[in-house]
Amino acid sequence: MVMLTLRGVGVTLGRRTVLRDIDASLTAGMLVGVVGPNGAGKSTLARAIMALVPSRGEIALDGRTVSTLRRPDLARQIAYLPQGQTLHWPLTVERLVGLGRLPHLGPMSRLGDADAAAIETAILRADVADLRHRVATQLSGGERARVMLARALAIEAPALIADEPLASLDPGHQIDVMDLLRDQARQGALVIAVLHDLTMAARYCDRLILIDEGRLIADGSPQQVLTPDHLAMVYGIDARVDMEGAWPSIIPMGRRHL
Ligand SMILES: Nc1ncnc2c1ncn2[C@@H]1O[C@H](COP(=O)(O)OP(=O)(O)OP(=O)(O)O)[C@@H](O)[C@H]1O
Repeated sequence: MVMLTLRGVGVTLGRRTVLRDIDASLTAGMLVGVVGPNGAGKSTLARAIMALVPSRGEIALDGRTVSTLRRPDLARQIAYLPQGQTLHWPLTVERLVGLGRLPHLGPMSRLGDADAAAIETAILRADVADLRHRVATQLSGGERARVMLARALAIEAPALIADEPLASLDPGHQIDVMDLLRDQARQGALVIAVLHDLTMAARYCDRLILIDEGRLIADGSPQQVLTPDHLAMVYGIDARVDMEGAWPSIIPMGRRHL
């Protein structure tokens, strides 16, 4: 059971302090949404967890500081789906998804039966079976996003960080992807998703972390985090929060003029 602990995490990029004093304890089985306005520091947090940017404080996975892990070890533990990846090589979808198995392979070893099974499962779960023989560089934005998700799933890591996995997806595929992320969590993974769609975040996530200007503003259930006061404070909007059963729907009403 994977556990990710952040204690007093800060990141400075160039001269800018982009994250400061972030504390959180995230455990297996949770779908955690990271929300907040553009430039808040959400992607930087994801990159800090993946030890892709230097950070202060402590980021530990099962008690081991992430920056001390060998990169393939970290890559096997946390599948990372970065925001808006560009593809450079004209690989088929199947081969691209297969790259997700690289952290499991030794320097000279080839894909085995277990790898083939993981690739097939990932292709089916991300609903890209009909694209498997297509050249990945020729896909639409939404198709590519699902293929990249399949590659992340093929890693079969106990944790997944997806940075804006809904970007460029139509409403049907947005629901499919959120269902899939929630299933991953229900099957025991820790899933962290950076999201801009607050209603989707509220509907699917067990817990939300709201970040603004690099600071953690709120951490709790969607009902605790997505309050009109928080939305006014961080997004500068007046928003209605309607409850449909247990789920809040967030309806932005307009800019708040202070
Ligand atoms: N290399 C860098 N040098 C200086 N500042 C940077 C660098 N990279 C990012 N930043 C700044 O850090 C801040 C946080 O960026 P980040 O990408 O984490 O935001 P975000 O919350 O993911 O935003 P968005 O929702 O727009 O994707 C932004 O103000 C950004 O301009």
